[in-house]
Amino acid sequence: MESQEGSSGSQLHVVMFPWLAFGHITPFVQLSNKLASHGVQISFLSAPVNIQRISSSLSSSPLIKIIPVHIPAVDGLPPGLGCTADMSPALADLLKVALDKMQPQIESLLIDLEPHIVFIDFVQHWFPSIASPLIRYQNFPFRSLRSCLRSLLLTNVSKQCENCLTLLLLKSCDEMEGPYLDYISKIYGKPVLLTGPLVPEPPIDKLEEKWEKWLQKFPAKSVVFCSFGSETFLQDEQIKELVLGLEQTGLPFIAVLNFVPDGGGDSNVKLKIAFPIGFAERVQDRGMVHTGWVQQQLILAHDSVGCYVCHAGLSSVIEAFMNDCQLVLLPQRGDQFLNSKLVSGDLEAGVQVTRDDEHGHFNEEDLCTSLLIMGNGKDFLLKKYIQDSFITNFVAEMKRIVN
Ligand SMILES: C[C@@H]1O[C@H](OP(=O)(O)OP(=O)(O)OC[C@H]2O[C@@H](n3ccc(=O)[nH]c3=O)[C@H](O)[C@@H]2O)[C@H](O)[C@H](O)[C@H]1O
Repeated sequence: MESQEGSSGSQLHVVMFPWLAFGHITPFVQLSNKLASHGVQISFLSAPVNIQRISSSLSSSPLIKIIPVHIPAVDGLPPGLGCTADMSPALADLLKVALDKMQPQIESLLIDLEPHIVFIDFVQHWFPSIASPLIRYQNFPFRSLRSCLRSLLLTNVSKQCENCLTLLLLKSCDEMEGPYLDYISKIYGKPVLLTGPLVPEPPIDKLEEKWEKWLQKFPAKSVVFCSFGSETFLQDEQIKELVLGLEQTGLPFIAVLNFVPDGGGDSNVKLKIAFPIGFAERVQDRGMVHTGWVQQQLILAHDSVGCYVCHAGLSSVIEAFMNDCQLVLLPQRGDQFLNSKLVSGDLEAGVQVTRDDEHGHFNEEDLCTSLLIMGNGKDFLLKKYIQDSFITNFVAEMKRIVN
């Protein structure tokens, strides 16, 4: 019998070109892994500074190649940077300017690579004009449905981009949000292709000893993990309410709290300033507070972790589903509000923290109450054969388009 790899996509060559932020890079990596396992050749473009982290999560398939791209000089953008995680929002805007200056470089790469399809992101509004003479199927902005809706409503950049696109590619499936997908296809007037929710493979690295040792002190499913993704930062007031809410539950917890990267100030000092008086001492036996990057998937996969308080970034939500963690959602911006509504409403798979209607504030009681409620209803999406069928259908659809 012919293998699935051999039969579904051996002739396709796809270029991945995500925006230089890990919230964007990660789903492109997950899609690359799944497509390569279905026989699709992948060329993955990113800045040199991101290559190490990208290669640690890309599968070792010979079909996947990472191609470093040079970040052109822009006044005010320090050389060597190439990821929003290291920058303030103002610098991230300059990185978008640098990306615009990459057009000649990308054009010559496309001439060399000769891909069938290029997946771009919301920032490369110039891409269709350079790509159209070179490849037949220019681009699909690979985004979640909610990001698409947001950009449709709020950004002109995506509007410029959207007019030149062949199709839209969404990290979603009919089972999650069929009626909304029909709606978006109608309002854009474009066909929509679906990847499914891209449930990632379990990571191959091991959890750092510091976390393992701490987590193993607690019973199964008792620890609350709390983090806000790669680029969402709480205000000091919100941090106060959050940690007081965590304290009030009496449960053990890990809270990962970061601050807007602005090149100044020590994050640990900022944390101390944000904490309520006496908090650190009161929770020292059952609370861990961390600032910086953590091995999120491995923490969520730990037996002791049972609940995840997060910003409703879609990858984080899927990772919570994978690890059978209860979800408490505290969206902060953009698509996170829509993700949160979908998960807590339509899917009934989590609880959104109640907030006041006028300003969107939450308080410690709101958080504590949400933590004590349970959610359910996501198992369907995690089944392996369902996952495979999403990608098989998607590859077949791409082949139909390019042939
Ligand atoms: C498109 C953009 O994605 C953003 O996503 P963000 O990166 O914050 O969150 P996730 O999608 O959960 O992705 C975050 C990813 O980073 C991983 N991670 C994060 C922090 C850490 O310390 N360690 C980790 O391993 C995590 O495991 C997940 O895979 C926002 O929603 C934004 O609104 C949206 O427009």
